[in-house]
Amino acid sequence: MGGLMTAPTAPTLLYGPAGPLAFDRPRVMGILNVTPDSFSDGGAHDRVDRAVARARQMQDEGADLIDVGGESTRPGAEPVSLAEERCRVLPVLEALAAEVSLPVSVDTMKPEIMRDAVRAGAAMLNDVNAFRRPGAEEEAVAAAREHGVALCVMHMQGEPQSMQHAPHYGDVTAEVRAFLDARCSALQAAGVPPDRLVVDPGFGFGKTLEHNLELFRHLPDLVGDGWPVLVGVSRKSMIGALLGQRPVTERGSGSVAAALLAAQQGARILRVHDVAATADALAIYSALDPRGTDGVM
Ligand SMILES: Nc1nc2ncc(COP(=O)(O)OP(=O)(O)O)nc2c(=O)[nH]1
Repeated sequence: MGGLMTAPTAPTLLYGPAGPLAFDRPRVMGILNVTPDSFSDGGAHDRVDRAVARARQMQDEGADLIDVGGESTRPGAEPVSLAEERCRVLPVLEALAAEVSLPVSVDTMKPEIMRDAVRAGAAMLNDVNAFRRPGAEEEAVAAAREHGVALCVMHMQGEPQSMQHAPHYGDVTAEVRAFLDARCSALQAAGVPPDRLVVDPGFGFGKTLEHNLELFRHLPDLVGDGWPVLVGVSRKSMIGALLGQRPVTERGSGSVAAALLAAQQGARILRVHDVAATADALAIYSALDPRGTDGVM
């Protein structure tokens, strides 16, 4: 599927406080939502002290990096103002820089927050909107070129408020791959080195259950395009649906199973709430799977 530009030949590295983190094997991204309304953990870590405690806990549980988000992007979520998101995220980033040695990713669509995040030492910018908002691409390019920040480019059809109203694709896998390839090519054409890019099919972002399942089954195709793939299915409705409409509080085991399967299919970053269980599952996989952690089906 390669676009105008080529995917990296060397593994993308994350330049964190403790040195480079290579996406050469499955890595655990611990979710740290500093929001009052995230779909599964809203309000749990919306104070700086609670957020730092959770980040420390995830570090102890085996997280390789932390993803800090100040705006819920669940289906139907209302947008958060720049001032509010800044107020939620910045103090946490500053505290994490002093208290946690893991690389920090910041989950935002706003260019102003991206700039603040880079100043606060973020190692990755994670944009569910693939840096398409006005000013976001410029911030992302500057972050990658001048500070070595990695960029996670995710596919979303529509906007969080309405993306689940009537998602429709001719061929979801082909369309998602083409979108990601086009965005990665555009970012590279703007000056982003290929080894600064990570891609994400965006499970649950403008997709029906059938679309999510189709995408998941075709992960090896996306992996084959050459960029490290981030998978975020943790506690999402697709997990609940596959478990007979299991409530969000009872989707941990199913989420770990899905993360393990994604790793087996070549995903390199697993974005999860249940860090300890996921890290354990990946450790067992790495030790026992004959294909090892390079196991791509
Ligand atoms: N790259 C990436 N970023 C993401 N950010 C948020 C969510 C939604 O999950 P969560 O953060 O747990 O919920 P909320 O958006 O309600 O805070 N999912 C992804 C994802 O799948 N991939």
